[in-house]
Amino acid sequence: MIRITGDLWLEDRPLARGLDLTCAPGTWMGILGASGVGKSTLGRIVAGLPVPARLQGTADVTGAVTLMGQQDQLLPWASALDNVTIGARLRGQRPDRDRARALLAELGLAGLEARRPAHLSGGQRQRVALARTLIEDRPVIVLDEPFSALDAGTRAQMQDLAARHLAGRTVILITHDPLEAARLCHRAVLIGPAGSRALPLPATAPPRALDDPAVLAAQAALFATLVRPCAA
Ligand SMILES: Nc1ncnc2c1ncn2[C@@H]1O[C@H](COP(=O)(O)OP(=O)(O)OP(=O)(O)O)[C@@H](O)[C@H]1O
Repeated sequence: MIRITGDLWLEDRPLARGLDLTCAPGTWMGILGASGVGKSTLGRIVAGLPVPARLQGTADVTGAVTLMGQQDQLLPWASALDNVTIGARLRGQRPDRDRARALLAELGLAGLEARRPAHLSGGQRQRVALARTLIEDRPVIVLDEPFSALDAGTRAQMQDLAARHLAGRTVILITHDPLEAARLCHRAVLIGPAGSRALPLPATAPPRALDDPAVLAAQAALFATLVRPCAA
C-alpha cells in the first residue's frame, strides 16, 4: 500500500496541493501533471530518497521499492549485462546473469549484452534500465517516464511486457502520455499547484488493448484535461 497526502512545497512555493495518492496493493497508479510540478519528486519520496521539496502531509509506503528514474543512470564503464545485474553485485550477491540475458533478449536487446551505454541508443539504454528494474523483483516499483525514449511500436510492446512482469506488484507510473495511463493504470491522478484530482479511466482491468474504444476515449479525455492544466 502507498498513501501520500498533503501539499508539496519547494521553498515557499506550492508545487502540488491537495495530494491524495492512494495506491492499493497490486495496482498501478498513474501520476500526471505539467513539467516541474513534482512528479519525480513524489516518486523519490515513495522510494525513500532525498528530495529538494518538502511534503506537508503524510507518506506511507509498505514494502521494498525499486525506482526506475527518468535518467537511465547506467554505469558508463559497465556492459549492458553488468548494468542489469548491478543491484545484486552491489549487495554482494551472486548476479543471475542468465536471467539478465533472458530479460535483455525479451526487451529486444539480444546481441547487445556486451555493449557499453555510450554505444547504445537512447531507447536501448532505457530498456537496459527497465531490465535492471525488473530483475530486482521488488513488491513496489516506481517507473518515472519509463518508455519516453521509445518509438510508438516498441513503447506499446514494452508497456505490455512491463504489465506482464509486474502483474501483482504495486506500481507508481509517472507519465506524460495519456494513452499509457489509459492502458496501464487502475487509477490516475493529475497533480498541480491549484490542486490534485483523480482522472477518469476505463472501468476494465489493465492492461487494456491499444485499440479498445474505452482506452481511446479515455486518452482523448485525458489529453483534453492535460492541455488545460489550470482546470486541475
Ligand atoms: N536539486 C534540486 N534543487 C532545487 N530544485 C529542484 C531540484 N530538482 C528539481 N527541482 C525543482 O523541483 C520541482 C519538481 O521537480 P520534479 O523533477 O519533481 O518535476 P516533474 O513534475 O517530475 O517534472 P518533469 O515532468 O519535467 O520531469 C521543479 O520545479 C524543479 O525545478
